Amino acid sequence: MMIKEPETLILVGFMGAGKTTVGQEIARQHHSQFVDIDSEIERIAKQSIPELFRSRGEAGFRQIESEVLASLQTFKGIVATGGGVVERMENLEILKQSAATVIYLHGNLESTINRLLIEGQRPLLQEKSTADFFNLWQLRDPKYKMIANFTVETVGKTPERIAAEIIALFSTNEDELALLQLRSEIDAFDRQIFQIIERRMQVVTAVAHYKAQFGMATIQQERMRNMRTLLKYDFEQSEDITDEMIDQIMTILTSSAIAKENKQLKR
Ligand SMILES: Nc1ncnc2c1ncn2[C@@H]1O[C@H](COP(=O)(O)OP(=O)(O)OP(=O)(O)O)[C@@H](O)[C@H]1O
Ligand SMILES: O=C(O)C1=C[C@@H](O)[C@@H](O)[C@H](O)C1
Ligand SMILES: [Mg+2]
Repeated sequence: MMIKEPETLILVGFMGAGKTTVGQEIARQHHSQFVDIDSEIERIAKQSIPELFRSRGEAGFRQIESEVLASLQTFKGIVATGGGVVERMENLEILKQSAATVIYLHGNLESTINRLLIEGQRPLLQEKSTADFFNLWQLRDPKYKMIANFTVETVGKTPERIAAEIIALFSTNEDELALLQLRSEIDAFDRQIFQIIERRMQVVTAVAHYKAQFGMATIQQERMRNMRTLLKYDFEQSEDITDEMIDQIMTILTSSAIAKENKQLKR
């Protein structure tokens, strides 16, 4: 059975997740109407969001945000919410009960913050530290999940591709959809694994500098053997992480690290 194409899609997610950009792109590709709650607020208040936060405070902003959300209950098309739409209980109620399909644009904190720093338009970004942001992310993530009908992974994808994936959701067989969701989770893990490997290689570079400075050997066989033994011990009870898997992955990681260290030491 096909999933019935919804008349209204509401995009939710953290600030900078791409709700406005992707929403406009879905509307363009699908020839639908588009409304951005933040832009509506600015139009009604006749002030930019940073000005509104300064003149009426966050509470004043949230009041208008709730009024705009409530006024959109009969709107048909694509709605981009603001990242803080989940801050008020009454908004959560509206979104949970809405006949519209709610889509959570999920990303990662690092790339999101980088984007917002380039833009510099979010008042909350100016007053919060990275640690505050992380806490806000942790608090909001379960709320987005609670109200969303679908979660779409955005990391490493262009807005055009995310929009196309969302449109494709509704021409997909319902059975296939569960599979699509699971695959998108696997893709997100793969991206995270490679981001961590990249960070590992950055540490390798620092180690190579150190070894060069103190004239130490690149290959330290014993250290590498010990690490494999420790990992096998950690995952002794795991059915999935076998000794063979640990050996294969560690061989790739250590050989790439040795190649990088040797290259640097030759310079
Ligand atoms: N998938 C993406 N890849 C690269 N850049 C993106 C992507 N999505 C959005 N951006 C860029 O990130 C910035 C923030 O995007 P956007 O304004 O759409 O976020 P938002 O979710 O609407 O945020 P807010 O909740 O603050 O309104 C913009 O400069 C946009 O061009
Ligand atoms: O995440 C938030 O609380 C906000 C996100 C933006 O969309 C704006 O609505 C405003 O900057 C607040
Ligand atoms: Mg926006």
